[in-house]
Amino acid sequence: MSNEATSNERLNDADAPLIGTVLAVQANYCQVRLNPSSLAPHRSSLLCTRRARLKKLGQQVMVGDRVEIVEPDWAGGRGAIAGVLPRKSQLDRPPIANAEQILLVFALAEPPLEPYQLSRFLVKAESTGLGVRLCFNKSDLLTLEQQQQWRDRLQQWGYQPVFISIRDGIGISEVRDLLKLRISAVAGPSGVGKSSLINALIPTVHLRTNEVSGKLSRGRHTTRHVELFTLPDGGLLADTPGFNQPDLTCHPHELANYFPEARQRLAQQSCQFSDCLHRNEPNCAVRGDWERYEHYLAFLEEAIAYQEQINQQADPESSLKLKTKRGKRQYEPKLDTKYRQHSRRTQHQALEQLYQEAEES
Ligand SMILES: Nc1nc2c(ncn2[C@@H]2O[C@H](COP(=O)(O)OP(=O)(O)OP(=O)(O)O)[C@@H](O)[C@H]2O)c(=O)[nH]1
Ligand SMILES: [Zn+2]
Repeated sequence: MSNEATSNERLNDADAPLIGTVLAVQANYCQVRLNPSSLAPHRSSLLCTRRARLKKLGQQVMVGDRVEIVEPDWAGGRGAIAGVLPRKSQLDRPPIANAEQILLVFALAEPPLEPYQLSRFLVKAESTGLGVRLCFNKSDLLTLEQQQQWRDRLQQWGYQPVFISIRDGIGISEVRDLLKLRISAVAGPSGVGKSSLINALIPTVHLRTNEVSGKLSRGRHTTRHVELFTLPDGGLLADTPGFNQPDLTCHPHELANYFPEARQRLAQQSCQFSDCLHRNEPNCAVRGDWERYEHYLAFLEEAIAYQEQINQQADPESSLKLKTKRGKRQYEPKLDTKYRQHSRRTQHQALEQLYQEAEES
């Protein structure tokens, strides 16, 4: 990250590599913010192309990447990217490197706060492995009592949301503190105030967008590219237009880990079966009367359906079985037995088999 200059970069000698952070990628150009420690006369950023060697290696350059720049043309404000430093994290949709956390923005009203939708965004955000921060905007539309109810509810879910009102200027400094010196990605449904928040955090944001000339001047409202905004007190913020309809594509067995409530239960006690999906299995530590267990079950079905689809695409042979019907041989789809709800009978059989295997081993 930009604030963590390596000892190499701190050396104030002419041979030190020129390092910067990619703020925007579009077509063949990358806008790169130079490290403040770089020897960069009168320039804070350069418009860079990628060296042919990088393309040959299939090395993708993403926003957030720390890159080495060669052949700087200070007068023209151009340069070439010769290498990409190892990434600390990588988000694929939208593509962002080195992000540390996701800031989920929801409105308490207008549009109304839907717990199921919120849950879906939270789970998707958790599945990235990055830190997850939650921010409730439009607090001006709710009474303090109503806000407290949401606070208590989210506490049960394992989150401490920051309540803000961009309209009334409440809570903005708290959000600013969360974002300091880090790369964060902002996500949330439409109309909750993400653009308003970015404008409140970075008053010069439009100015900067206008300053960028030529290839990168299309601004943040085109959803085709992700852009990192520089926060006044350090830190970078990515708008994530592609994050708005989160599909649950995680592995069914991982899903429970994306619920803090389930994580907490699993930390205290294990399920009887290591491959427990926390549905009807006996002695399950996760199943119970926690509010979002219903959400878990619904998302699980979705994750299973997705996994079965992937398995079929990856290996059509294994997901088809040869059947002979009226003398004709044909392939029919075979259901993935791994995730099917087992009938009591097959469950019983599976249990017996498990015990048998356990005894034999
Ligand atoms: N009452 C109230 N309205 C707000 C607040 N913040 C933003 N709004 C309004 O909410 C609407 C949506 O705000 P945007 O910032 O465009 O929301 P967005 O999340 O960027 O929306 P998309 O661009 O569709 O993703 C606008 O009419 C804002 O004026 C707030 O704190 N209180
Ligand atoms: Zn379980």
